[in-house]
Amino acid sequence: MTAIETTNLTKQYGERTALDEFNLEIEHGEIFGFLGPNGAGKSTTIDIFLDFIRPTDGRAIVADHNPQDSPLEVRQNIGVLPDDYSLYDSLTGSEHIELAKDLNGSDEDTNALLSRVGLADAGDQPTGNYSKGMAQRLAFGMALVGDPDVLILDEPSTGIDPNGVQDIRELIREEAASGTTIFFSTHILEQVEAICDRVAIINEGELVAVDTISGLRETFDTQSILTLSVDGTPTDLDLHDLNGVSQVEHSEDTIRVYLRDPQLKSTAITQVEASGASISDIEIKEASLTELFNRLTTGGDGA
Ligand SMILES: Nc1ncnc2c1ncn2[C@@H]1O[C@H](COP(=O)(O)OP(=O)(O)OP(=O)(O)O)[C@@H](O)[C@H]1O
Repeated sequence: MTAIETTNLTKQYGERTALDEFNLEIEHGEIFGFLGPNGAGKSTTIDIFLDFIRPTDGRAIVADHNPQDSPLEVRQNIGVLPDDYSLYDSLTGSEHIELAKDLNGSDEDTNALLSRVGLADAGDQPTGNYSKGMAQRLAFGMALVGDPDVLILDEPSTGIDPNGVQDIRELIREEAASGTTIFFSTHILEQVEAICDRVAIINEGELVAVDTISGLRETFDTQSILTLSVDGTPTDLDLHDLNGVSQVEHSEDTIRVYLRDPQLKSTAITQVEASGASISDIEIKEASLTELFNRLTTGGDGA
């Protein structure tokens, strides 16, 4: 049984398609990165999981329930750390946990929960005195109330310093080690790179890649990017014809070729020269995961 599953999940806002027949399967205990630029459809997906909005078509199953049919069952089995969480400055950390317990109907030990997020000594302090990192750990602790099967983290490290980011990563690892499924939504590649078992890359409501980080690297990091400075781009040049060229970008004085087969560099250069262009400079770079992400999420092949 999967922890989260979407089948042809689609959401239209009028003419705009926020999610387009989106299919995803996330196993129990996975730390799953949900990565996409602004406007990709991440919040729309999470809002459907929480039954804040309803899909136009398709369905989602979260913690064994369809949020549309059984929103309460879903809520009881998931924890959410929203990107826009807010705390009451005058209430203490313990009081926040108590509040979350009341809402959840849980009778867990408040101090144990505070310890779990590294706030054992700060439970009596009003959260107005908390640092941003402490506030986020408390919000994480509130999401853990009820011992959820699935934890949804929406942009969990935005605005906190590197130590705070490290703390959150450790908390995520600990929770996943205890069997909780983590759904980690972000637009920052480095965050998922450091921690996620698998990653889905979403762009304009469509899934563009799902793989492990090492799988993505294997597929894409072997690519080379050949950048040629030229005195003008020949109109009859079509490097796409070369088997092993994944993408070509032209500007007035530059040709950039993405090569799945690094051996093709000299063939590509020869073809450019044969088309009559004069090459004044050659730059060769190996593609990084960041470039892959940028390429997958900026659309088109640029040619
Ligand atoms: N209530 C709405 N009405 C109309 N369009 C909407 C609405 N909510 C979202 N959209 C559109 O749906 C698309 C997906 O938006 P969504 O908020 O899900 O993206 P996101 O990946 O969460 O972006 P961000 O990282 O900026 O939060 C965007 O084009 C957005 O403009």
